[in-house]
Amino acid sequence: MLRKIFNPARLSRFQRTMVTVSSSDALVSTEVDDKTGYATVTLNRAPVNSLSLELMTEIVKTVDELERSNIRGMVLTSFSNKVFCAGLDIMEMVNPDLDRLRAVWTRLQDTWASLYGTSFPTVALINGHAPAGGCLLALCCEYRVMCNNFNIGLNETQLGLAVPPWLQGTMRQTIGTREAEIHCIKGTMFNSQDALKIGLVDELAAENGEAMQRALHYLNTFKQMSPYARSATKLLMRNKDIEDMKRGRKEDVERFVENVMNSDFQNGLTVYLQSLKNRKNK
Ligand SMILES: CCCCCCCC/C=C\CC(=O)SCCNC(=O)CCNC(=O)[C@H](O)C(C)(C)COP(=O)(O)OP(=O)(O)OC[C@H]1O[C@@H](n2cnc3c(N)ncnc32)[C@H](O)[C@@H]1OP(=O)(O)O
Repeated sequence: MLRKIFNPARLSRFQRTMVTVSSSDALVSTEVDDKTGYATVTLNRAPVNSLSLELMTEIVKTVDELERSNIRGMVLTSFSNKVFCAGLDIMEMVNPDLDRLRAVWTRLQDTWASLYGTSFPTVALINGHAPAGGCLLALCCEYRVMCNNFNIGLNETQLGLAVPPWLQGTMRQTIGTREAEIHCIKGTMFNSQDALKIGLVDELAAENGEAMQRALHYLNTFKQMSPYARSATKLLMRNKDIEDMKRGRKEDVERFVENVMNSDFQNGLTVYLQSLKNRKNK
């Protein structure tokens, strides 16, 4: 069963009503170009777009709204030209309240599912570093354009976290089974060139403007295509992964909670946070 089906009949209404959502202090801002029907969704949580419960809630809400407004494509990017997204907010994992920790992981699952399962085409414009959950956001998109001189990868194991099965699956789908196994286990971070070589990103760009042109070029490739056939094919390919995640989500949450509450992990996290600060002070 398809979860969502593109409804071409709703397009004419959409073409007349254009949205620029969100205020200047919003965690996520969205602009829709009324000529193309493409939305640019910008993550806006200074300093590094780390994924707090609130930011993830906003991402899910934004994607749901865009799904209802029938846009023709989306570019996901960052307000900062240095960090696309620094992954899960580490502070959410330091001596956490258990109910909030469960909510955080559940919302990360929702973020993955809603971005991965959009009916419209999606491009990640990776204009900065994208470790862990940052890489996850990029992997959910159909196409990835990355600016030069940044790093991307699933470095969770380096932090003492296990990579959940649904995220492993997205990595496998992108770079192949063998490479995904090696690099999820090692927690490899790739520079932009190596990310291109291994297929973790699709194109490189010298700077933001060029990256946006490349992102729009990808979206334009669908201009003449039946939106129904496009989205139906995408969702037929992706829905099973989403349903599998949803079936196992409770166990996944508990595995995460157990992982985070482990005293070795908590001690490691303190050291890691200190190392981030020391690096900054050098
Ligand atoms: C079944 C079990 C499941 C287990 C989990 C599975 C995992 C799946 C998904 C997600 C997990 C995660 O995402 S864990 C988070 C991983 N993220 C990182 O390791 C990134 C750490 N950050 C960096 O490497 C760098 O900050 C950067 C390269 C992203 C940017 O470097 P830059 O030099 O520009 O900035 P600073 O390092 O000075 O950082 C500024 C400021 O932000 C704080 N910071 C950075 N990252 C985070 C973060 N992820 N969460 C919270 N805060 C973060 C950093 O400490 C600085 O703070 P101060 O200014 O106060 O010092």
